[in-house]
Amino acid sequence: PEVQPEPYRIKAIEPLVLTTRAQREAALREAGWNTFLLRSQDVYIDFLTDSGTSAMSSVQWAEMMRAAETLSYSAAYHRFVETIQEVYGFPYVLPTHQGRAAEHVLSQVLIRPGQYVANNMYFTTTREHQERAGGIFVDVIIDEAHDPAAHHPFKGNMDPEKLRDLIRRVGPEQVAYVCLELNVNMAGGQPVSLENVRTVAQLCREFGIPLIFDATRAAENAYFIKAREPGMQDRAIPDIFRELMSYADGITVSAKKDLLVNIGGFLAVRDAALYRRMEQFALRFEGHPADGGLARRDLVAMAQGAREMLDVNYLRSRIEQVAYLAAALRKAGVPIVEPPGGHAVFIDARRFLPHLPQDQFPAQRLAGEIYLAAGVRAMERGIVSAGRDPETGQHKYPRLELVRLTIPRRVYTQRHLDVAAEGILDVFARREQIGGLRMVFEPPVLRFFTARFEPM
Ligand SMILES: Cc1ncc(COP(=O)(O)O)c(/C=N/[C@@H](Cc2ccccc2)C(=O)O)c1O
Repeated sequence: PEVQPEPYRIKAIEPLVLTTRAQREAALREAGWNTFLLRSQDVYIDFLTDSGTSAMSSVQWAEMMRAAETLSYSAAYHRFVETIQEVYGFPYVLPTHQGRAAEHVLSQVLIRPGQYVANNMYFTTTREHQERAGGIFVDVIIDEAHDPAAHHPFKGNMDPEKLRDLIRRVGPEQVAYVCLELNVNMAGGQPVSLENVRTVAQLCREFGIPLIFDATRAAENAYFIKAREPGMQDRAIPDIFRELMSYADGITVSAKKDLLVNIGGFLAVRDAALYRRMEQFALRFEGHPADGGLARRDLVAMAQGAREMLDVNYLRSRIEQVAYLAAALRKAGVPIVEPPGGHAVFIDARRFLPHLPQDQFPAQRLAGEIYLAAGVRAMERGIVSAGRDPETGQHKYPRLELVRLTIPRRVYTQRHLDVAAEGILDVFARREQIGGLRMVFEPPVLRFFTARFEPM
């Protein structure tokens, strides 16, 4: 059969508010042309983020109702830890309230000021915590990752030569750890191959450098390994996933993505002494080691989510939905990052609006225009998100000037995607008439969250 069967049906719905273009123009002006500042009820289809926006299953909701909110080492805690131990294969597990909390704990415990951290591209909060701990961020991703049109099946891969050069240049003891993100968000949700993970792990072992994964979207990465990597087609997802995890000394996870929950995160490591240091630090900042600042119901929702996230029929449905939207845009000639990622379609705003210089914020403007056209909220992932260079005070000019259409898990149907595609094609038809933006308010840190703009 041509049509892929959906592996679930709808049990509860949330009514959506339909707005007029005039209402959206007023709302966007009030939000200073920043989609992060829109009021949620003025948004028809929310593609801002896949973080914490998934639909939970009837089983997750049922488990949440049954969780007893007892303190300290509750049944929920043991259920969570045992499930993560089994699914991910790490002995020591520390819950945190979300991903950046895990990054805060790990960076503070593993980095000595002045040490280097090698990454495959950057993620805003991950880099922020590495630098706050005195670490020096280095990008060792393959060159193709910075080229939106390059058709590489594993654009998230690290370049072993770049990594080896860094280790030789600064010395192994000056590299705090290697941080490998799976399904690299800022590159377009691009996977890392198992072969590349093995190579990087071998390099780290050779020099005695810890290998840490940002495993926030590792389940979706496992699907791409099965679908794209030679020799993997007949392996079960949980089997690929366990092998993938076996190469890391530790992982940080934002559970708000793969694990299909609205809040939550965790750290998992193999070394008892490292766990103890993280636990002692977390006690002061993130809550008791038995809950990480979460309620017990959140722990059981994560445990159940960890079971559901590796179902191949769910993963196929989720990732094919992203590919469906990408195909609709590609067919009309809209420039997007290729190949499509696991959690989002990324529009190349630089090629969409080639007449705008990057410091007139093309991706920020395009995200606003998409909202005006169809009530669809997207996220700017370009010069505004990149921020300013602390030394020169000038904008950082990233090669990728993208608008991210981030698809929540198990929430939208094909009709929602068709409405979004239609709105984007409408903007595409008028692209020559679209001008730039001027930033009229700029906060000092992570400016993309609260900056305000006006049309030029
Ligand atoms: C690969 C990766 N690693 C860690 C985290 C942090 O996890 P958490 O602290 O949010 O739980 C995230 C969060 N990504 C979200 C939310 C977001 C956060 C900051 C700026 C923009 C968007 C997004 O991409 O939408 C991530 O993608």
